[in-house]
Amino acid sequence: MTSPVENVSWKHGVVLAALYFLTLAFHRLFLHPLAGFPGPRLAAVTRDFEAYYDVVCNGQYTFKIAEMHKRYGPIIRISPHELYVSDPSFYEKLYNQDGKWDKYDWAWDAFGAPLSTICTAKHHVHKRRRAVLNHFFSKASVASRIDIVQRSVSELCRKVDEFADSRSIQISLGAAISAFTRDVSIEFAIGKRYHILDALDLDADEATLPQTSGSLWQRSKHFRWYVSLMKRMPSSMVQKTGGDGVNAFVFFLQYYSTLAAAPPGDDGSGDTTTRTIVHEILNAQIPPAEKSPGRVFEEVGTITRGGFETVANSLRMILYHIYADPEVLRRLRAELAEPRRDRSQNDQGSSDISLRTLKKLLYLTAVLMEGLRLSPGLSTRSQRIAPDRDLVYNGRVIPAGTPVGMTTLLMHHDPALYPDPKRFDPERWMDMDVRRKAEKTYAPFGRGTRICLGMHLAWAELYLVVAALVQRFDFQFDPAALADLECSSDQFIIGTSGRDGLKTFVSRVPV
Ligand code: HEM
Repeated sequence: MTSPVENVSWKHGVVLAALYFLTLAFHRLFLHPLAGFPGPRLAAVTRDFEAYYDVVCNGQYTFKIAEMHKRYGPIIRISPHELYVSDPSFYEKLYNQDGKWDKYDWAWDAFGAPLSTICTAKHHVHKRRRAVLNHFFSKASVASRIDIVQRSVSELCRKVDEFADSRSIQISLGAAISAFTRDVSIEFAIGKRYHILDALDLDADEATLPQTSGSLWQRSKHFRWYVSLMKRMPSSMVQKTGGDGVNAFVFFLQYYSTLAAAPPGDDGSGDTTTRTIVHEILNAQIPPAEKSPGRVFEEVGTITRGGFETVANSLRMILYHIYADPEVLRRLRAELAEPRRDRSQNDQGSSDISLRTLKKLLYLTAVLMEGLRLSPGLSTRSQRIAPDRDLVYNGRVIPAGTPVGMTTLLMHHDPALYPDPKRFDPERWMDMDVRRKAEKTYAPFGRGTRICLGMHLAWAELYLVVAALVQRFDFQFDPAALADLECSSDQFIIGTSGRDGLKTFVSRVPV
């Protein structure tokens, strides 16, 4: 007697699979709780729609979403389970401190660091992890450790100065900025100086901008096995394919994963004075599982990296625009000359202006804000989930548990908020009333419970680097460089062409 299984041919398999997919499609299109929301039918049926724009077209879904809104309206279904809103008036409601807000684990698990604060999806777990680090990254803590940033700014100026007044060799300022942000971020978080800037060959012919791991993230979002495969790859293989920056990164990750196993307070170096995020975690009153080597490893890796290309992209954009417009440069120099004059009249020695004073300079602040508007760190949507309550947009009920996203980059380029949005115009921020009003829809560091942990450090870097370079150097950027600095693909952070957009001859500003 033949068993029923033997009677099943491959044709039955195909029919069964087709039935399964048809039923799934029918359910998603007509019976799913999001079925009533507008959007492309294919996006409602399968995530492969997004995968096509992410993987095949290299990070184009952000721009595709912008296009879809023109056709389908302010709220759309962009995948079977996810909604997207393009109305700035909803931003405050979606990104705030009140109530529970989860992140979308589908998007964040793709980084392969589920134990890190940034990738933690659940509200209450995130709250506990974040509380351990808040003080370390507070405004007061950054102010008390500002020497870390100042030292790296001096190194940057020294490096730039090596190229000054050369008529034949250009510096790759873009690559120098990346190395600077790496040095600062790593030293601030884990107290180690790797001198990435010092080691870098900044001859413009050699240097290119370091590319991030955004394409890995795009792939692992859609192919869940991809991230595990990468994690299993021996670091020697990673190092073979990576440059100096990647090698330094792999090295310190390895170093700190060993260190994380050491007793609290012991970093193995005999140095008991340096505070690091590792100390913060190991000494915190939290369950032992929260201090595991794996968790510390993921926390160190994600936090330090959070301060790499986010700050660097914004800095490059700001510097380009300052030097592209002689009037912006003139006004900045005039404003920076005031506190310098005061310092020399008071005979306080160094002509470096303190961070506190720089923050009070209206025009400089407007320039930085405008740069952060154009290059706000992330180019992807950041979804929020209200796990325990429905949300309401324009009278439409969004069921509890639905991931809803908005993209700051797109909001910052909305012509209704910022006329002629691609134009760099610091004047937008010179009126204090306008600044206050814009706070509802201007959010380079995000908002709410997940607002950027490193924002005070980032502001300090922006103020100190721009003030130092503008006072000391003249650069001649190629106007075509702007295209290399603008977002051309969603790499989670702003994805640019990767070409070094800021190759330039340098000259010293006459004293
Ligand atoms: C111009 C520079 C920067 C920009 C524009 C920026 C932007 C952002 C944004 C928009 C978020 C929120 C993500 C979300 O909503 O899910 C974020 C989160 C975060 N950022 Fe930054 N960032 C910058 C610099 C830094 C620096 C210097 C560090 C650390 C050294 C850092 C570490 C983090 C961390 C750890 C989070 C996660 C916070 C949490 O989930 O609680 N960022 N950043």
